[in-house]
Amino acid sequence: MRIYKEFFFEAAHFLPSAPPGHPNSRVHGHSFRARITVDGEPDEETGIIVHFDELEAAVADARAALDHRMLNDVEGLAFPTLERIAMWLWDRLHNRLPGLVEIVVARDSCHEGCVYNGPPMRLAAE
Ligand SMILES: Nc1nc2c(c(=O)[nH]1)N=C([C@H](O)[C@H](O)COP(=O)(O)OP(=O)(O)OP(=O)(O)O)CN2
Ligand SMILES: [Zn+2]
Repeated sequence: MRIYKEFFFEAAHFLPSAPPGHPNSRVHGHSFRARITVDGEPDEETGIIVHFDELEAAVADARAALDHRMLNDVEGLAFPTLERIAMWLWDRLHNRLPGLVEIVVARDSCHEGCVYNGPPMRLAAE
């Protein structure tokens, strides 16, 4: 069973990989939506997988680090694509949220987003 929490943030960025003169190379802003999904079984007594207060606290720190920021200036986000933002959120949240299975980062106004299920599993060294 899975539960999720969504949060929203507004931020500016540019894409350093865009060719000079391309609109993506200039500073511009987006409204972003992020969804954090945790997998688990509800506790026998409480009926809860993870209390939403715990999810709320975990995402509040991440949101504060992104909201109304220049994303290129955030440590680890020099190339602030949806893909990199999803990976950044994973790095920040996975130790704090056991059972984290999916992070979605979307720009709904553009009908586009990224779904990230964490880094590929590493095979044990033989
Ligand atoms: N695979 C990816 N491709 C692109 C990304 C990305 O994160 N991953 N990002 C961009 C730029 O951020 C670009 O600004 C997005 O542009 P676009 O889809 O054209 O949307 P608008 O800037 O027009 O958005 P509005 O908020 O509706 O003005 C490009 N490619
Ligand atoms: Zn953009």
